[in-house]
Amino acid sequence: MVRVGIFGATGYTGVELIRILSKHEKVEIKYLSSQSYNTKAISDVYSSLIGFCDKVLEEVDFQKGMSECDVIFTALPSGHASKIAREAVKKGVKVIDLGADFRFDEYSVYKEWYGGDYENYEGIKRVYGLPEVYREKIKEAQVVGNPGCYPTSVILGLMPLLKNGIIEGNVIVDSKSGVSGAGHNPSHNNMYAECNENIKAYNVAKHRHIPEMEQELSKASGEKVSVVFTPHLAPMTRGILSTMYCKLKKEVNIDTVYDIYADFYKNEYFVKVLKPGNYPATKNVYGSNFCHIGFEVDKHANTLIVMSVIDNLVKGASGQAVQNMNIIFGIEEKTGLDMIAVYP
Ligand SMILES: NC(=O)C1=CN([C@@H]2O[C@H](COP(=O)(O)OP(=O)(O)OC[C@H]3O[C@@H](n4cnc5c(N)ncnc54)[C@H](OP(=O)(O)O)[C@@H]3O)[C@@H](O)[C@H]2O)C=CC1
Ligand SMILES: CC(=O)N[C@@H](CCC(=O)OP(=O)(O)O)C(=O)O
Repeated sequence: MVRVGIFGATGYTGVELIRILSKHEKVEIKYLSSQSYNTKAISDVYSSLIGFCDKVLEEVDFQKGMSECDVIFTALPSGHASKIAREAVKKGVKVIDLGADFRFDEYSVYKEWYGGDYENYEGIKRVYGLPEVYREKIKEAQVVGNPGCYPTSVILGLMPLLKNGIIEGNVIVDSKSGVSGAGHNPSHNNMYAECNENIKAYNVAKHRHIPEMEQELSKASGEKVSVVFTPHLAPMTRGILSTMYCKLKKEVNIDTVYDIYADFYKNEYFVKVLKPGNYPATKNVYGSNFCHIGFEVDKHANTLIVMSVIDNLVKGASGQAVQNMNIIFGIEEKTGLDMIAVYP
């Protein structure tokens, strides 16, 4: 059994990790941290877990977590995981960070967009945790930077096109996210009266996921890719729909596009390519680790429109983190994750 610890167990991604891991046949949950609710059982905070995980929350103690576990998930605000990763690696403990600390190739980019001091991680095997792209490297990883939720939907949506060189290097991305993307801490923007029956853009052209998308899309393309990004808060709990507008280098028909996607993802269980004419919807992936991708060719504007959906808390965070854990520990990748979406 793989012994796991979760730092930030009471956050939305933390509790989603527990939902998945408490039904995972190869895992034992050893340690759960909370700075606000410690000494309570997690199932006293989230009743959905009663009988599945009644473990008592402990105060945040990285030494204790590391000494009891083979892998720790850091489901904390960005900036915490980088402080403990070197020591974890020394102890042979794997780190899967759901925040942004390990997503960037260049520390200066992290610093510019997220702020704060940064440890030097030279010499540590640190991998961007998108299994569909980096599976082989993840097998050897000591530390995984689990991708951001919007970047997961966008990178999976665009990767086949950039690898095949059929679009130009500037893309326009319009994304909508459910409110759970903002975590469980209340804020003015996330209040019911602000979100219900409302949809609003935020952080237009300055969201922190822009450099992450550009980093990975540029590597896929071999050339600099620029992303114009407008995220929106949508009146739903979970889900991300990203719509991407891409200028075609030459005319292509929709069946060719379908063949490119179907071939690129033919061995990827968690990515489903929809047949031409079918468009993805967040409800079709709700509560699951799947990404659905659909597209349309706008001949008039020589533009390919790609639509990609994920559940932000599953493929966009905790499900993907468990997928990475399975890969690292040589466990069948679907284990604990083979869930059909909740529909309707
Ligand atoms: N929500 C989403 O859809 C996604 C989130 N992420 C990233 O995952 C991480 C967690 O996000 P999410 O679960 O939504 O966030 P939440 O705000 O819901 O939870 C954060 C958790 O961290 C704990 N915490 C907060 N500050 C500290 C601190 N200083 N020291 C120790 N513990 C602390 C909080 O609770 P307590 O007070 O009980 O300790 C809580 O358990 C973030 O980095 C986020 O950006 C990534 C992809 C998607
Ligand atoms: C709806 C909503 O607020 N979503 C969050 C996405 C959280 C996330 O994935 O951010 P990190 O890169 O810090 O992990 C946001 O836009 O900030």
